[in-house]
Amino acid sequence: MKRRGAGEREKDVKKRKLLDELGESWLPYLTPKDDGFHQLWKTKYSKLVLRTAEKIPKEVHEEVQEAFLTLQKHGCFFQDLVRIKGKDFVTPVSRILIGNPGCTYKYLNTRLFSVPWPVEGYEINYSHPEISKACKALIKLNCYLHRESIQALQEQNLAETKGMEDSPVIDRHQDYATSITEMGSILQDQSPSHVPENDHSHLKERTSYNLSLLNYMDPQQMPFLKQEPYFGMGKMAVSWHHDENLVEGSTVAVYSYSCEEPAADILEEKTPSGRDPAVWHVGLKVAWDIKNPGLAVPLYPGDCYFMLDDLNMTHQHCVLAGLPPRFSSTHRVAECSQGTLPYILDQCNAALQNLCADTHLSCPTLKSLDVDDIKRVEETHNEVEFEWLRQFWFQGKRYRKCTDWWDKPMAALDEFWRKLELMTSLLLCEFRKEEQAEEQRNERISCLLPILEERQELRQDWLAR
Ligand SMILES: O=C(O)CCC(=O)C(=O)O
Ligand SMILES: [Fe+2]
Repeated sequence: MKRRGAGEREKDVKKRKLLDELGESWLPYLTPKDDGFHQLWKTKYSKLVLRTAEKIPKEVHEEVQEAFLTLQKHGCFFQDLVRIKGKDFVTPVSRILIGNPGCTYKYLNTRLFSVPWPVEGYEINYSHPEISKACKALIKLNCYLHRESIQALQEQNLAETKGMEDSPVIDRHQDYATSITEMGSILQDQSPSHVPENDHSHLKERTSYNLSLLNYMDPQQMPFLKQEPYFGMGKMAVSWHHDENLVEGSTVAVYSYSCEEPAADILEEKTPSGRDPAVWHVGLKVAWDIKNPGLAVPLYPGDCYFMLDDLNMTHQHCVLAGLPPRFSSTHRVAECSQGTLPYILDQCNAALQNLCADTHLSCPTLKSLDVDDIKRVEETHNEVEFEWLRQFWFQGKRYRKCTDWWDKPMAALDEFWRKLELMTSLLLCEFRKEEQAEEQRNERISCLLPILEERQELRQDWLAR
């Protein structure tokens, strides 16, 4: 876990400056009731695409909505204790991460571990057949949104033309339950080191969602929601943010399900301007800007929206609460070069190569005391402890609600960690020996010291949490 950096302080200053410039007044924002709403959308927010519920197959709605209710019924949604600017906060929305087996997603210093959706080649035990069905519905939604995203990018000419001539036309009538086999091949090709050969694969890569973060919130149970601070848009379920840890320029696709069709705008007279507080909205603003009005787009049950291309980088978004409870499934291409189970297992295996634990010898020894080897091993030690084990156990046993999938890998990582602890103690023993040349010993110690200091600090942080 990184501590607060210069980047965050700089953001604070910018935010302060923006609020100061604003003074007592609010910035303008538009909703569909306002003249110029569509013009503003077309000019400043064109990479936000809305697919209203009636354009989406009935089958998708039925399966996905049932999946949401199942996960809710089985108590699979959890509020996260996230860390912002060195302070802990409980998120008002409850979440669950579902995605490719072994994938994790880190947001606000919290690493979530995905409940695997069914992908060919993986054996997954779900705690209940209904949960299995729900995960299947979500991977099907994922395939559907993947195809819809490609289409939306192509319609907007964001699919770049180079290399597109021979790209297959997306069949709109293809059964939405695209075989999960297709996902399997995507999964094998997840590593970001696969640099795309042409723009079609680039297009695919930026829409091949490897996970979805599902959100749930019932505003009636959450009396203390924050007010939107810049535009006066009302209560927020999720504050302004950019989605973190995504592949650059990748799309985010969201299925939104507020559980009741809102009554005709009964509050209209009371709120002649501004958004209807009974209806859920997604809010958008240009990042660090006060010239352009914000946008509040109402979301009715079953609507989907897409943040195409670099929209997530150039703009910020928030979720404005309505009255009914609401679910959403937010499909993302997580940048997980350091966030998959195979990655961390590889790191650990590589580190353990430096341990000589020959059973014939009475006690284990270290093969190399080379500074590069020391550094690699001790950094892996920190990584597995703070990015994986503590993150996992800090979240309690929530993952067992859905599946035992993480049990074995976590036990394996735990075993690795024990050996890494042994390796650190062997290293310290070596340093106590007199036989090393002074200079060499100093070099090794100064390589180890900062890593051990970081370990100590992080242990204190986690203990305090
Ligand atoms: O629920 C939504 O519509 C989006 C939620 C969101 O922005 C997020 O989870 O990052
Ligand atoms: Fe978001």
